[in-house]
Amino acid sequence: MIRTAILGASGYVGGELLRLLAAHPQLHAAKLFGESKAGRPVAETHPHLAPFYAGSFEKFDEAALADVDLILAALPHGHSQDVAPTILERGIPFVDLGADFRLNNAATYERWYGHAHKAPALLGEFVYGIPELNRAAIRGSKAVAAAGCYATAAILALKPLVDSGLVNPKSLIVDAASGVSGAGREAKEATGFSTVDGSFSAYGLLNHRHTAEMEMALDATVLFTPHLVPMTRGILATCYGEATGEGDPLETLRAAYADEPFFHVTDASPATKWVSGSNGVQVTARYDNRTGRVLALSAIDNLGKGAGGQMVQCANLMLGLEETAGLTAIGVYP
Ligand SMILES: NC(=O)C1=CN([C@@H]2O[C@H](COP(=O)(O)OP(=O)(O)OC[C@H]3O[C@@H](n4cnc5c(N)ncnc54)[C@H](OP(=O)(O)O)[C@@H]3O)[C@@H](O)[C@H]2O)C=CC1
Ligand SMILES: CC(=O)N[C@@H](CCC(=O)OP(=O)(O)O)C(=O)O
Repeated sequence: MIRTAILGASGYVGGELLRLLAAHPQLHAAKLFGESKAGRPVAETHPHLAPFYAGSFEKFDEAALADVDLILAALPHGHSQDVAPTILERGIPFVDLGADFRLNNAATYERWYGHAHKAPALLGEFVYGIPELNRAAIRGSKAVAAAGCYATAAILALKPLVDSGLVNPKSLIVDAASGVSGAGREAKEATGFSTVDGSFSAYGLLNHRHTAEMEMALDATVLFTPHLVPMTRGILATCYGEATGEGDPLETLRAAYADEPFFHVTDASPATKWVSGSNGVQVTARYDNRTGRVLALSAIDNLGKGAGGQMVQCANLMLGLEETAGLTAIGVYP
């Protein structure tokens, strides 16, 4: 059993991690840290997990990491910068889902997050956590910064097309829509029922921070607009770029992802419901002769491949486990 500590276990991603670990053959959720919910029963916050977790959340304490083999962190932005130095010093394998260590330089971080990074020297220690891009590096790493949810969806739709020269990397446009669980569990006016029900809106115009991740991973210029959809889970990314090559983008995706365990390259236009509750990614692409553009779409579950599933996939690689361990559940449909 691999004793796993979860930081942010009382959040939405924390709940997804606990759900996945309850069915994982090796990873055991040994330490469940919360903040305001420390001392409260797990079942009170995650009622669906009541049969699997009898205990309560604990307040984070570095001393509690003494006998831990793996740390999964799903904390609000900024907090990982405080705990990462200790974790890295102790050499405990660490998968962080916050944005703190995703970007590879401090100036880019400051540009998109609006404040200076507190541990810039550690940025180079983290591998960007998308296994389909960085599998070998993740395998050999002790610290992984799992990618943002929108960034994961867009990068996976576009990367093979950019790499094969089918799309001009300076011309990318990404419109992606997320379910409200992407904003976390704290009740907020912007994601409350009365605000989102029956409505569809864009936000973060020209300045959403996942733009930086997309540009870093694709070595591209991206105009990204996120949208909020009145549903709980899921992200659909619709991506466009100027066509520059001769090949068929759909066949290019098929070839790139033929051996990927979580991918399905589809002729159809994918829907978020096809991957809900799973670590799956469904992608498609078209060349539009009329406009000279390539169109690519991807659907993921923001809490699955966009968060907890991706973290577990990275952890499996880091620990030399089967990459798909604990992640083979099929999504829920309809
Ligand atoms: N939701 C999603 O789909 C995705 C989220 N992410 C990122 O993952 C992280 C977690 O997201 P999510 O689970 O949605 O967020 P939630 O708001 O649902 O959960 C936040 C968690 O962090 C804990 N926390 C809050 N403040 C502190 C603090 N000061 N010190 C320690 N712990 C604290 C909370 O504890 P408590 O409740 O006990 O106070 C809770 O467990 C964020 O960085 C988010 O951006 C990334 C990809 C997708
Ligand atoms: C719907 C919604 O609000 N989504 C979040 C995505 C957050 C996320 O998952 O990414 P980070 O870890 O980079 O914060 C947002 O746009 O801020």
